[in-house]
Amino acid sequence: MLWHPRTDFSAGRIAYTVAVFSSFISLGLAVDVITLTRPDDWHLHLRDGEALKAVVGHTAAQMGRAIIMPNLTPPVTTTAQALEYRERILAALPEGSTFEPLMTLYLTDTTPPDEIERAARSGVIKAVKLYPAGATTNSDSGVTDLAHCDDTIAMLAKVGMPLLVHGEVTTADIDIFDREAVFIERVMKPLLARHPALKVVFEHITTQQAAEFVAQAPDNIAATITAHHLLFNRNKMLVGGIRPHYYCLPILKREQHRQALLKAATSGSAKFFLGTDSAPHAQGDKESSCGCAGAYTAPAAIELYARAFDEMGALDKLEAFASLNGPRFYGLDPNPDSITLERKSWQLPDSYPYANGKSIIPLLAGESLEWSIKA
Ligand SMILES: NC(=O)N[C@@H](CC(=O)O)C(=O)O
Ligand SMILES: [Zn+2]
Ligand SMILES: [Zn+2]
Repeated sequence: MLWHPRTDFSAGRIAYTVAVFSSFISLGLAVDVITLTRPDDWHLHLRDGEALKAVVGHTAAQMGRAIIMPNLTPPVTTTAQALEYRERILAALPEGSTFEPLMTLYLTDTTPPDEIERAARSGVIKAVKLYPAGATTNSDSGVTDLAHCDDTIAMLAKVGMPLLVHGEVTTADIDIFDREAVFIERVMKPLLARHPALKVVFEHITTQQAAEFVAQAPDNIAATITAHHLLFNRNKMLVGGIRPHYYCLPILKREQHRQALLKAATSGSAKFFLGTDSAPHAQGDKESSCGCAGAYTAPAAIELYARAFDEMGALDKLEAFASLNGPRFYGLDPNPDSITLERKSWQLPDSYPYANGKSIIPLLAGESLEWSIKA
């Protein structure tokens, strides 16, 4: 990562700099421009059809690659379906884009082991996704009991393909704020005991328990962290009115958990990497008496992560988290090019056009962000 320190700061800037870059102020330097290897998004929902066309350009404008979630209706359960979906994504990209979709399969109770071999041979399917049945958006076809999938998971371990896990239990007796922590004990630990060599990404972790579990686990266990879980606790969603655009799954947690996620993301551990979980839903489906789960963060993804790392005075850790740790876990090279971020304010639009004449509201719509991508 290249650092571009500035020395001509104003009095107001000095106060801010002291707070955020205490280690740099002794040198009289503040970081206002950073260049990093182009990032990738290791957890992304692109949907299909008109919605796909509306959203894919936002990710392609900043990310080199993305792991594409398979929770379409119906879900992407076979290699053939994933290859067709990949073609639709490539066709929806803006002219000249080199963005590369990395495909996934949706694990069901009946996914056969030979489907995993086919997926591995395809070269473009990089992972398999576990949704516990009923855990989240379009998870009705998800796994009801992992015991049904033992041979298929053994095949994943054999071919070295990661299992991506939405880590929440779904039983009605477990409180929504506890579902991730209980999942670790009831599902994750037994799964890893049965398949110790399996590569697992604990997706969109939201709790101190998950952060600590992954940090102390062997190297075949990693985690993605979203920008919104690094930036917000549950007060943002519930204090002063209910704010549906902050409702996502796993749900935002207490400040203690946000702090644990920030610590993990900026720790320098290669186990944690960027996964936005940008999950588009039309405005009316979010602003509703029964609103959908998902935050649309793709239009300002890296800018939101920069805000979070800046909050920790850890911008020097952003490149590993955003651009290096993910490819390393997946056995891929980092992207060959770079992006430059500058401390320059811009305003997110109030909305973007979505499918069927509807609109989509990005997280922090109409608000100012302090980091922008240099053209
Ligand atoms: N994160 C969400 O709140 N929603 C995702 C599903 C998911 O990742 O769990 C979606 O597809 O809308
Ligand atoms: Zn999920
Ligand atoms: Zn997701």
